[in-house]
Amino acid sequence: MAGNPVPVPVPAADVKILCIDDLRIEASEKLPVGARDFYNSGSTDQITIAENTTAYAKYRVRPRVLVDVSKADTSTTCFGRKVSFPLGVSPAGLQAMAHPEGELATARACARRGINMAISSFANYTIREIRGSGLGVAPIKHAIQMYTLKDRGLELKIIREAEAQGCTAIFLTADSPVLGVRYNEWRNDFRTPDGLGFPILGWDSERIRKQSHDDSFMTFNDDAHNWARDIPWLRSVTKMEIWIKGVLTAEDTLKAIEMGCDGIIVSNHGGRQLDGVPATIDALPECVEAAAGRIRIHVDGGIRSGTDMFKALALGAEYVWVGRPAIWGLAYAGERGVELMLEIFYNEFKRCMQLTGCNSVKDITKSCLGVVRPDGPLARL
Ligand SMILES: Cc1cc2nc3c(=O)[nH]c(=O)nc-3n(C[C@H](O)[C@H](O)[C@H](O)COP(=O)(O)O)c2cc1C
Ligand SMILES: CCCCC(=O)C(=O)O
Repeated sequence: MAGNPVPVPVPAADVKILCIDDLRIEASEKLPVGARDFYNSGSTDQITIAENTTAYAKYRVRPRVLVDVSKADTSTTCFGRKVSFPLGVSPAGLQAMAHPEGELATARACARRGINMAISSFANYTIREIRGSGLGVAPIKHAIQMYTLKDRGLELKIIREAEAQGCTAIFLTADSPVLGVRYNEWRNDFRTPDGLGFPILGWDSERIRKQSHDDSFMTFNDDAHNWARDIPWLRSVTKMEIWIKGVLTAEDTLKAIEMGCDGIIVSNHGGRQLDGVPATIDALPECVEAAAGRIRIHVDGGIRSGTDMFKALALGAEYVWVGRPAIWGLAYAGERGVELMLEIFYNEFKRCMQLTGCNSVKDITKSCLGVVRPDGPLARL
């Protein structure tokens, strides 16, 4: 065979992973049942989690043809930083259960791909460790996700640490006065695995494992949280941007504007909180309309392809986030798996832009979409 070109070796494992669903399947096979169900499930009847993904299918893309897209540019800005494309990794806790390097690996993969990441207050590493891991690769902006805590001293301590480490924004998760009804956690008696702590909250493994996830959440989470008490307080103690995560209505969009928040994330917590709330892509239009450009709007939930990203942007989101895909990437192959996940989204998004004649993210507007109505022609938005 001398003289024949040497074939480029393709890692056998990656050949199978062509899309995010492939990653979900591979990751789910690798994870123990308790961890898999904790990550993959939604609440109660799983209606919202399912709709988060399927709701995208009713939209159709209206492409413009014969456009020179040879220089299509997927970049945009998020938190004042240029990002390679409009996707970030949502704050999802307990990433070291998927891979020992957990959030450290996610931060590195995000930095390498040139996008932002939100750090869950339930991360298995400290803010310093996670920031350091990403910054060691490239500049990256982080948001720190927070719940309203019974212990204000601890809440302030987390804010000060986030500031000291250079986080840009707080994502205040507003949809979780209590956790949703999660049968999987109860059936499996889900406990955080031995050895994993929540260092941002100051909890070690031994303490966490004494309680169910539900009980430990309520030990510190304050279900008395409210706009009037918590937002002015946050404003008075920090200069970080304040984003409300978990908005699903026009009313709460207006409230966030009234309270002077910097942005909202239209989110239903990946269908893990109240089952029966709308898919985020269905809640987005009313929030965008109510906002009328007065507040920044991001969205997460059920985004599984570059075309889903495109649809969310066309409906008015500035930037989108994904939760489970990062966890599946971690479970599949650690940092390399998260990189693969980001690569899939990037390639699909870029191709979708090119195939619709969009040369920049700003070109993605409502006119790019239509909606399928039964027995009728495509209806324009
Ligand atoms: C395992 C897991 C843990 C999560 N932990 C948090 C958290 O600590 N704080 C939070 O605000 N949201 C949390 N979320 C919700 C995500 O931030 C995000 O809203 C959701 O995952 C987006 O939906 P997707 O997974 O369909 O992309 C978590 C989600 C998952 C799947
Ligand atoms: C480890 C995850 C923290 C709580 C949470 O937000 C969730 O379970 O969805």
